[in-house]
Amino acid sequence: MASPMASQSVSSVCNYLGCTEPAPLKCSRCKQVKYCSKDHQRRDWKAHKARCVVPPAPLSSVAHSPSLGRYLVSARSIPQATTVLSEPPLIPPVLHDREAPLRCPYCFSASPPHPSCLSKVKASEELRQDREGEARANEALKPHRAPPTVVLAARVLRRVFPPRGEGGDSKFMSLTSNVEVMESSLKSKLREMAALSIRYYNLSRAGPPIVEPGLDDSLGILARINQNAFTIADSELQPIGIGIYHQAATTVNHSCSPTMVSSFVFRETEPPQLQMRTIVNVEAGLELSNSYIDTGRCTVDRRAELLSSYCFSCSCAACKYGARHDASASQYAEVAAAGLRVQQLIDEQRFEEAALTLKSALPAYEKALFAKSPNLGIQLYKCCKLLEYCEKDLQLAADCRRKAEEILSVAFGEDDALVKEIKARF
Ligand SMILES: C[S@@+](CC[C@H](N)C(=O)[O-])C[C@H]1O[C@@H](n2cnc3c(N)ncnc32)[C@H](O)[C@@H]1O
Repeated sequence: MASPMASQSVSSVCNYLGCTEPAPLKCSRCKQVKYCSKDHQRRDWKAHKARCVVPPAPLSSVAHSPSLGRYLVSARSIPQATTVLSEPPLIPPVLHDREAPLRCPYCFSASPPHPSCLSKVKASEELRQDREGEARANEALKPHRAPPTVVLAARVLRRVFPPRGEGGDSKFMSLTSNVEVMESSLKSKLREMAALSIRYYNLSRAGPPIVEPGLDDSLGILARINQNAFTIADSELQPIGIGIYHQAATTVNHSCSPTMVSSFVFRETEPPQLQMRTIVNVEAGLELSNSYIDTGRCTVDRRAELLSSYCFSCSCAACKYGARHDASASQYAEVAAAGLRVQQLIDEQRFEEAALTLKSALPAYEKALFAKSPNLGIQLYKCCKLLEYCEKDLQLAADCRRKAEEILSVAFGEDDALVKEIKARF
């Protein structure tokens, strides 16, 4: 018997034609329709089976341990190059000052504010208030400029004060802060920024605050930003802003040998979206992690940075067992120095020297960075472009292009603009 009900949404009444009885039974396959009795379920099957689709099992779930807090695990085996997480920012992210005039402050794309973005900002009362208030505060602070972290903290303060209980603000407050175990030098640096955030917040308000935030409130926010904010980078990994992404911040732990990498998706009229993709095949039950820091350094240096900047002692497998695979300190220093030198040579338009410098640093990059590191992909592509431009070593240029495509299509996905550019270069 045909059921005319087109809707597959879970309704609380029986799905069988004409029946309005309460429905305690659910279709065990699609879990989308309900029935009052086995009899009505049987009678409806002929109509329902065409639309009965088993929903895909979730890729991941959140687990908890006393030492790590919340962490993300794969709910089934996940192949390499799968997007596990994709989310918009919790609070409008902030552009770094030096890039601000070149980028749209709403969607972050590399062009002036788009009329379509501005109309979207106007349509959102909260964002309009952010923008107007920040223009007032920036004017009052001239010739100084507040750092992006302070601007972001003030955006959080505007949403958290006065405390409103459940809502976007309590989501922010559910982020970990590590303030109790913070080193005193980091704490005093954050305390200074917390004081500046309150000043910026007060300058950016139209009227006096209903509840004045205290220094400890502001410090709690700065500590959460320090612990959880993502540096938003463009597809060439140049930092362009700072943002809070709630799901990633509350579930994805650090590993020095990560199973995922993060990147940002820029679309006009939308703030930058964070995506995390697997860079290896991940078996069911294994942790899904990403790296909070540059992984190229030796174990001792990475652990020291995680402790001083993020206030935790890293318990990842690479720290426990991987020290013998470390790049030497001199290899890492070579990579760091080569990166700066190549950029300087490019800025001076000395492309041939830049090509040779990068070419000779490639083995050190390959040793210091993990196999699917986006940074490695970017350096390989840069080397390809420089060699082709100088018409030198074209076989090596082709190899670099191929390797860059392999790495970046896993890390960023086939839809990424840079990946498309690399493919088109073939
Ligand atoms: C961005 S949060 C990640 C989610 C966090 N586990 C939670 O429950 O909210 C970062 C915090 O998680 C913990 N954490 C992350 N990675 C870790 C690791 N490799 N070893 C030890 N603790 C880690 C630290 O407490 C760190 O401050």
